[in-house]
Amino acid sequence: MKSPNTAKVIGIEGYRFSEQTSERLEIANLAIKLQQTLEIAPLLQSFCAETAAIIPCDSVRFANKSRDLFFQTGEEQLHRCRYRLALEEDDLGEIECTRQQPFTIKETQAIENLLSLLIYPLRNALLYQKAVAEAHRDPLTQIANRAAFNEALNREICAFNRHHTEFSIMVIDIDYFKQINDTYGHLVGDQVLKEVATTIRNTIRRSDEVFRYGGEEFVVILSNTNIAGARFIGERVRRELKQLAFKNYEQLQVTASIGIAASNTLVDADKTLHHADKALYEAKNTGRDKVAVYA
Ligand SMILES: Nc1nc2c(ncn2[C@@H]2O[C@H](COP(=O)(O)OP(=O)(O)OP(=O)(O)O)[C@@H](O)[C@H]2O)c(=O)[nH]1
Repeated sequence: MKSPNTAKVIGIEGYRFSEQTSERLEIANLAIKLQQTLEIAPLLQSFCAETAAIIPCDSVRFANKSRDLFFQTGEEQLHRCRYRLALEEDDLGEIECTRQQPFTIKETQAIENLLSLLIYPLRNALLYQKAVAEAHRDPLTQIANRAAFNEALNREICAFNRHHTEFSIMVIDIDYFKQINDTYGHLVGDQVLKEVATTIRNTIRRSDEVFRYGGEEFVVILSNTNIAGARFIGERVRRELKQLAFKNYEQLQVTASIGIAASNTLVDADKTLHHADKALYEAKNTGRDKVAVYA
């Protein structure tokens, strides 16, 4: 097994390593804590809190802009020391400690010792986070997939059961999609799916998420939305999809049928998806290019 010192030398730019540290015990504890999680938030929380406890700091901040990660403990002050963390080609982010008094060389060396403990656990956590995100994303449309939907729906049902937070579900199914594939080919079919996903995402609220549920079927969970609000949004989605135009395929027109249901205090919230599906069948069976509401 590699000693942590190897990681220090590879991992930190502009880094000068000192074998001397007066906080060996805290450092050993921190090393153990950092090995215990693959979740980014608890990992960085432990690191920021322990660093501030070992080396008197007013704030410790971590940022990784490309991954949209940001953590901070305490309030920023004038004097700061900042490190960019990198492992081989991988940019892991930046750590900055601040306080009212300047840092001594001994203290910056101690911070560097702590950072060397963070490098590998942080890289592992970032890899894990990427793998989890990919497992929840549809590779074609880049929107969330069915696994992500199941988790989001469970969260919504729990919130409804606990606090009666109303929600609606909208199931959107492209009409005659098989014909689109047969007439224009699968690559154009794939392009249609991507455009439909983007259009739905751009039409709903930013706080609502669209999922690719299956082949040409999409689902949206509308939090805090009653049936009237959901119908309004459903109509808007239907109209926007109908207006989609495809370069080089002027004849290609896309329409979708939409089924909507709202959670109901008198009925098990688990049934909301099933009800939206029933409404979708009604929209399909009564002409398509329609919004139908489960009543
Ligand atoms: N291009 C492409 N086609 C897909 C994908 N996933 C599913 N499909 C196709 O989607 C089509 C769905 O066809 P059907 O279930 O018959 O539905 P439909 O033709 O849309 O008819 P209605 O829903 O009744 O209006 C099938 O031909 C599938 O092969 C995909 O990722 N890309």
